[in-house]
Amino acid sequence: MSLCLLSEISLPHALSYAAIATDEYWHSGEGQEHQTLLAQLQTSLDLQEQLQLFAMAAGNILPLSGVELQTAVGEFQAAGSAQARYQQRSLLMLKDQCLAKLQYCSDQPFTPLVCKKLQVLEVEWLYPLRNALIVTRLQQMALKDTLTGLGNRRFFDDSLDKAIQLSKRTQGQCAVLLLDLDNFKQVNDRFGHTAGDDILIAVASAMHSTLRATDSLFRFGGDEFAVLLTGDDVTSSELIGRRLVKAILRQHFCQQHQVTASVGIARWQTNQSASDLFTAADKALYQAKDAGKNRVRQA
Ligand SMILES: Nc1nc2c(ncn2[C@@H]2O[C@H](COP(=O)(O)OP(=O)(O)OP(=O)(O)O)[C@@H](O)[C@H]2O)c(=O)[nH]1
Repeated sequence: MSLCLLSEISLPHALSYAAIATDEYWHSGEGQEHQTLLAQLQTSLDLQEQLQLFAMAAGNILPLSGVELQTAVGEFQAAGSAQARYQQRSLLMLKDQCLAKLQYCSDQPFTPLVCKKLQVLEVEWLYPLRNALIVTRLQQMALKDTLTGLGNRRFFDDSLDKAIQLSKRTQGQCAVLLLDLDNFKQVNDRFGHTAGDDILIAVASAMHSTLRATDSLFRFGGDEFAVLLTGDDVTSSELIGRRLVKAILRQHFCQQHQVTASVGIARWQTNQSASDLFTAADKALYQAKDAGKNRVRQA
């Protein structure tokens, strides 16, 4: 069963709660507990938070060692989740749409009565879950470059701020690598925008296969890309830059159109702001261009 995407989550599919439970149920102790859960779930649009609330309520039915949620926008685990002797899987279905796959782990068996109670609890989650899925998907889309699927400038800015804060707290290190294609404009001018787009997609893919961490690669629009390096990767930033230049040089479309890449790198200095670090990388990039392109320069 595939998990539905944002475009597939449709409002007209909404079920009425009245159809799920009777008045008698709502006035019972269990029904009221479920209403409380529903009210709590409705206060959050964060999938991790909702999972946490749901896991606590499910833990009142059976002591659980873990709850995992698999959705089209990512996988989540309740805090402290661990495997256990018994597992129970469930599909969270809203009419014919599979919103998520859920897995419970417990050291106690999932009896038919426990499963039934969990199912009733799951129903409470369907609408808040659908809303959180929509919001998460929109947030993810707002941070992505639509042409290449890489993180966009906004995502880069957020990630750079976080990387600097973490480096300050942990006395760690981080570096910014800016990559700009050489002679790219002539591809657009001579062969059209589609040929230019094909090159940008191919470059993104070549960079992606060269790097280890996928989420540290960004495109700012135009022919400019960025890589955020943290931890041990920072010490080999120049090597990584050279590897990227080489990967682009070997790329078929780039060879065909004599497109190469120039790279500027700056390593974060203690107390340096995000914008100063970025400016230093940008200056290094222009030094690489001025020195004849197709090369790496470190600030
Ligand atoms: N195909 C395509 N072109 C784009 C896109 N965004 C910006 N561009 C074009 O990318 C080009 C970038 O220009 P430059 O970086 O100055 O061109 P260049 O030839 O690489 O110049 P150097 O860096 O000096 O080698 C411009 O022609 C923009 O119109 C896009 O999404 N797709």
